[in-house]
Amino acid sequence: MTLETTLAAIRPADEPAMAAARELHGRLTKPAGSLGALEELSIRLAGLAGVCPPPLPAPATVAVFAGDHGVHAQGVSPWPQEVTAQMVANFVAGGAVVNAFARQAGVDVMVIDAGVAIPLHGGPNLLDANIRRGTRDMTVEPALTREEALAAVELGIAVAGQLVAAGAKCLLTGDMGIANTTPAAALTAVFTGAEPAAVTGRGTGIDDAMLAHKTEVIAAALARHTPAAADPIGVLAAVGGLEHAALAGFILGAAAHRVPVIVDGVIAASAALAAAAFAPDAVAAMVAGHRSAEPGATVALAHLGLEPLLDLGMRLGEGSGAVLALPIVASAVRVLHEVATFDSAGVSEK
Ligand SMILES: O=C(O)c1ccc[n+]([C@@H]2O[C@H](COP(=O)([O-])O)[C@@H](O)[C@H]2O)c1
Ligand SMILES: Cc1cc2nc[nH]c2cc1C
Repeated sequence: MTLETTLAAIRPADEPAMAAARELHGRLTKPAGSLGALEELSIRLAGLAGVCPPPLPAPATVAVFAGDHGVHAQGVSPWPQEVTAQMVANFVAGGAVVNAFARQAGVDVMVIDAGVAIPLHGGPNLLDANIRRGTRDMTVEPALTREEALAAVELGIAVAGQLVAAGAKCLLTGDMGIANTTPAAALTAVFTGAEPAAVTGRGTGIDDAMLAHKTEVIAAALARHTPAAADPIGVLAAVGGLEHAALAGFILGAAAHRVPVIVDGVIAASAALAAAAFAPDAVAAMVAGHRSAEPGATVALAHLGLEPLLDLGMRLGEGSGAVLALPIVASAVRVLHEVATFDSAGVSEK
């Protein structure tokens, strides 16, 4: 599917299915509202699927999109750029945190080279879809051409489509890219209107001086390009990253197929803002897995109107927080499938 056909396929949540889920919740053997946020989540997922109860979110795949960043040259990350490629090899070998969490949760891991600077060795779960060996330095020129940004968005759409065609009932976002919290902050500033200082964080761990410098780098890039939120391809091209653009497409693809997509941390949240800028109704497919410690994540989720399921102080990326949230999503849906009603179980009502 192209971006255009994907956007045309995205529809609002189905109100009758949501009403049916709300009504069913009122008849299940529990005090009304006692499952808190899980009730609203299950109602939203019924609206997405257009049926009550909605499908259980299994099988599920976390797609880890990897890319490198020209802005790394500005000294915005304490880590060398080659760690991106090295961690991709670690994902493929099954040795990263996301792999351990995925085995625990029964989630498949797929790794996509969207824009890693160093050529990678293949593996059964590695898709070589490299669009460019890292973005350009956004402080000097646009990070991507519009064509490259569109190609990355359509890569994400294709990956979502492929996974859904293979039977996935839930998609999870993952990312890997040294320096990618810098474009994430820039995207979040553009799409929410927040000041760079409000959305720039310490990423993998930087001191106060480096944080101040990183904030200035982002402000300078925004001043140079003045990207317009109404032109999401232009924004992704000016100050985005290949994994950010691909994640935006991945989220749009999930929404077009009416499959839930669990959004991981600050990189995914910035991509979710881009997806919502393309298609506001795509928010119906999004589940915020967790609240990343990175400040931009909270700003982005608030803008999207999403309440994260977990708040564990995590800031790893890789899809780790999304994978942790999957069993909660599954439990929320399972309630609508399996819990007895007051009537069927012979339990007295108040
Ligand atoms: O998911 C998050 O919220 C998150 C927060 C901070 C860092 N990360 C990960 O750390 C890397 C980017 O950090 P940095 O400091 O190099 O910009 C990248 O690989 C991300 O997956 C991820
Ligand atoms: C080691 C390491 C692992 C990561 N996973 C996601 N981002 C990362 C960044 C670093 C530096």
